[in-house]
Amino acid sequence: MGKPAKRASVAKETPAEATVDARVLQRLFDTVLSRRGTDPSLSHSARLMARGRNKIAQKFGEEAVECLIEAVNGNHKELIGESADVLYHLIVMWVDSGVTPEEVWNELQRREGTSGIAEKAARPKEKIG
Ligand SMILES: N=c1c2ncn([C@@H]3O[C@H](COP(=O)(O)OP(=O)(O)OP(=O)(O)O)[C@@H](O)[C@H]3O)c2ncn1[C@@H]1O[C@H](COP(=O)(O)O)[C@@H](O)[C@H]1O
Repeated sequence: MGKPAKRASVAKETPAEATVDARVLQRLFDTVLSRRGTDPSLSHSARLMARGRNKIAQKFGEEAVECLIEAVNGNHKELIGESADVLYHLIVMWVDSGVTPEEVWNELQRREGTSGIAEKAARPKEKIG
């Protein structure tokens, strides 16, 4: 991520019931959703969405690459920061594409308990020739 100073334009939302667990993702989704169509000079999310899906996808890709670089280099603290960037940009992509967190949670839940090895082995074999 290049310029964190850009992010000061909107007051921080700190709901009284805020908890430090995965529910932060739902709150972030709700915030980004509320920014859709608002003034791009006041919200980074609004600005990104106004620039279109290709730009959103590009930013997500950049953040994902930065994230994997920190992982490969074994930089624990930096990996946390880049992971947060990836999740934020993924959520902007969900909002822009009309995907809801529930849909993704449902898909994760559907996969729960199925080993990736077993799932891959059960896939129909590709026909050769
Ligand atoms: N989690 C984030 C978050 N993570 C990263 N960023 C911003 O993402 C931007 C990434 O900077 P870059 O220079 O890489 O991207 P860019 O400005 O698009 O630059 P270019 O690619 O155009 O050069 C920075 O401005 C970061 O501050 C975020 N901006 C917002 N949020 C969350 O989203 C909420 C709503 O933010 P606003 O939409 O700005 O109100 C905030 O309260 C936060 O919770």
